[in-house]
Parts: sequence; C-alpha cells; structure tokens
Amino acid sequence: MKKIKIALLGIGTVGGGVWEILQTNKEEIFRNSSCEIEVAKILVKNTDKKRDKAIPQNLFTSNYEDIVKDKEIQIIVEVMGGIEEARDYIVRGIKAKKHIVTANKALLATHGEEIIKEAKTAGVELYYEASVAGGIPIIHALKESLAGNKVQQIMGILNGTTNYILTKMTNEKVDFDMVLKEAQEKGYAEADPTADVEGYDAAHKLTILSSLSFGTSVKFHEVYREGISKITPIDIEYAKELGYVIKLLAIGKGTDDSLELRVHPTFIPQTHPLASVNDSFNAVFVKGNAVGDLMFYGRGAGDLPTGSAVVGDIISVIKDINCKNAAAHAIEEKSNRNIKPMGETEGEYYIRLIVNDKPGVLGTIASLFGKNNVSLSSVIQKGEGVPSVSLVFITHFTKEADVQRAIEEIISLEEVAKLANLIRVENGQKRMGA
Ligand SMILES: NC(=O)C1=CN([C@@H]2O[C@H](COP(=O)(O)OP(=O)(O)OC[C@H]3O[C@@H](n4cnc5c(N)ncnc54)[C@H](OP(=O)(O)O)[C@@H]3O)[C@@H](O)[C@H]2O)C=CC1
Ligand SMILES: N[C@@H](CC=O)C(=O)O
Ligand code: NA
Repeated sequence: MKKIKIALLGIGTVGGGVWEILQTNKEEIFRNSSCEIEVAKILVKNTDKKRDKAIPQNLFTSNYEDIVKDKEIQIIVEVMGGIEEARDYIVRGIKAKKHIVTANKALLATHGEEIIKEAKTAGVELYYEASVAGGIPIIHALKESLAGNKVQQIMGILNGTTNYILTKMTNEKVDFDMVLKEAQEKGYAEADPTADVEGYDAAHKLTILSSLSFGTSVKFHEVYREGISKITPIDIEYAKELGYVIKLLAIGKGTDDSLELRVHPTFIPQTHPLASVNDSFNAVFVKGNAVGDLMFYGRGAGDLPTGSAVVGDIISVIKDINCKNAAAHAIEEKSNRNIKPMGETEGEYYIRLIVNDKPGVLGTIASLFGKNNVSLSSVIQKGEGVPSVSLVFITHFTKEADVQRAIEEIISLEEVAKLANLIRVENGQKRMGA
C-alpha cells in the first residue's frame, strides 16, 4: 500500500478535526486517494500541553526544522494561524519542495500572491479550501466546476460569528453588546472579537474569493470594510417593517472594466435566499454568465467541517502528485480592471436620522437629498409628540458619493441631531422606478 507522510503545523480546533477525520475515515480516504496518509510530525507551541486526543507524544515537536528537513514528509498542512511565522514556515516548506495545504485566510489575503509565486517556481501544489467558508467547497467550485464561467457577482455570508450575533439580535431584539458577551461566554466568539465583528475576517475571505472569481490579484486593502458593531435593534426593526433583514455581506461585482469589492452590513429582501441563512451558518451566492445563480450553504467553521476541507485538499495534492496536474491560481494574476472607489459604487440606502420634530424639517431634508441627486423611495417618521424623532429613508438607486454628500449637508442642519445609521440595501436588481 502506498503511504504518504504529512506534517501538521498546529493541532488546535482545525488540526484536531483533521486528525480525527484521518483516523475515522481511513477507508474512504484510501478509496479516494489510493494512499494511506500518515501524520509523521505535529508542530505545536507547547509540546507538554495536555491534549484531549490520543496522539502519540513522539509526533509532537516545537522545532520546525524537524519537519522542513525531513525528506520523507511530502505535504505540510498549516493550521496554526497567524501571519508572519506561518508565512516563513510555508515559504521554507515550499523551497524544500513540500506541497502545502493551508486554512489561513489572513495569511493568503495579505501574502497570497508571494506564496503562490513561490509554489509555482518550486513546482509544488498549494491548496486552501478551508480558508474561505470552512467546509463549503467554494474554492474548488470556482477553480474547477465553474471555470467555464465569467463570474459576474459573488455575495456571501462568510463570517459565522457575526451571522450568529445578527440572528440573535433579530430574533430576540437584544443589543449587540449583550449578544457579543453571551457569544464569548459560550465560546462562539473569540476573546478579541475585532477580526470578526469589524469585518476583517470576511474581508480576508472576500479578497481570496474575488481573486479567484474575477481572475485577478485583489489586495486586501482594496476591499471596503465595515463591521456590525453599530447595528442596533431599532435598525433591525425598521428593516423588518420595510421587508428586509440585515446581514453582514461580502460582495464582489465584476464588469468588463471594473470591480466592486465591499464588506458591510446590508439590507436584503426577506425573500432573498441569503436572508434565511441564520445562526453561525455561512453561504455564498454566485452568479455566473453561463450557470446563472447558485448558492452554497453550510458550516464555515468548527473542527470537523473545516477539517473536511483540509482533508479534501490533502487528497487533491496526493492526486496531483500522482498525475502531475498543476493547479491554476488567480491570486497572482495582474488586474486589467479598476477597483471602483466606494464613492462610485451604486445602490439603494437605508438612512436613519434623529431630528428635532419642528415644522418643515422633513421638507428641508428631502430638498437636500434632491439637490444631491438622491431620490427617495420610502420615508417613515416615528416618535410623534416627543422633541426627537427618528426619520427613516430608503433611497432609490443612487451613487454612494451623492448619498455621502447629501448626508454631510443634512447633518450640519441645526434641526438634525445625528445620523443614527446608514446601511446599504441589496435588492439584487434595480427596482421599478429606481
Ligand atoms: N477555527 C475554525 O473554525 C477555523 C479556523 N480557520 C483557520 O485555521 C487556522 C487555525 O485555527 P484554529 O485551529 O482555530 O487555531 P487554534 O488556536 O485552535 O490552534 C492553533 C494551533 O497551532 C499551534 N500554534 C500556534 N502558533 C504556533 C507557533 N507559532 N508555532 C507552533 N505552533 C503554533 C498551537 O499550538 P499549542 O497547541 O501548543 O497552543 C495550536 O495547536 C487559522 O488560520 C484560522 O484562521 C479557518 C476556518 C475555520
Ligand atoms: N471566526 C470565523 C471562523 C473561521 O473562519 C467565523 O466566525 O466565521
Ligand atoms: Na471552503
């Protein structure tokens, strides 16, 4: 029986899932790869740590040299996280002619281009299915099954933590801070939740997805990013009243000459397929010019779902080694499309203002929207009889820069106390009259 030796860099949540799948699904893995996979070494920070899996102690090392210098190890599986150390280990592994599987979205979003170049130069394989939407096979789908399409749009719920928080806020009408605290206590959200709640994690994933979808090298800093920490139960209630739900969406849209890349809270119609993706689930909606609309749904995190993607990648490497099939990558391709500045993007907008309820205030605000080419489709006023009221507007299809200019002028009015929120609306298409 042919045996292939691999090393794991890390055996935390994801590494533990990989270990478990390799033990439990030996038969299936052999059937699909014609190989027996042996974990020859595991890199950890602390070799003395008590582990809840029965792993032979002699596999552990805290010295990367034990792995990179071992000629029998053919595949390095990086599931340790972090950026600079992971980059160094991966590049050194590639130079030592080892194939790489990684789950590290932060690394790929920041150094993907360099790593892919190194892998190509060395003639080794690099797979990263687990880096976007965990167990959902979206990378494979874009690289293989959808390779004959011009991808026009990708729209995803790519972060489980924020989707869990927004779902709870929607169902239980509770504040962001309260749900976050509870999610941290239950271990759903990290102690430092910034990467998730401020949209960095989703933006890392969108960087990788849009590079593949649009065949161009997208840089992380080119993705517009806004998190969910400013969303309140009031906005969620207005969304409901207007027929929407609020989701943190990662959106990539491509035309022949430009790309739009953004992560932000979004109003989506209650009837949109992404509206019913709840709790910590992920989903990716893809529109291809041949295939039409597709939706991928599943678990974007967790030991076994993410481990499933990693083990699938290990098997792909084994197949490639055996049939010498070079993988195609787009992260390194140079763009011939401009990334649209946020001001040039177009859409509909939900705008909530707190104003002093004086005669004429609505007219003044409406005329400032009009003066800046922003046409309004709905207006709601709540809080009659009190000095401050909420004024809620949904605009027609309009340019972001026009909306921002109108808001700047509106909030400088004496009668306007503040802009309580601005949330972009995705209707999928321009509506009648927009
Ligand atoms: N958790 C998830 O559901 C998902 C995670 N990912 C990605 O997978 C990667 C791993 O995440 P996760 O499993 O959650 O991480 P964990 O923190 O659970 O585990 C990290 C593991 O790597 C080891 N490690 C960390 N840093 C070093 C280092 N500098 N040198 C040696 N060993 C190190 C740790 O060692 P020790 O055990 O000694 O502490 C631990 O075993 C990340 O890139 C993450 O973004 C992707 C999709 C989903
Ligand atoms: N923190 C991420 C998990 C892995 O990608 C999430 O909440 O989705
Ligand atoms: Na995936």
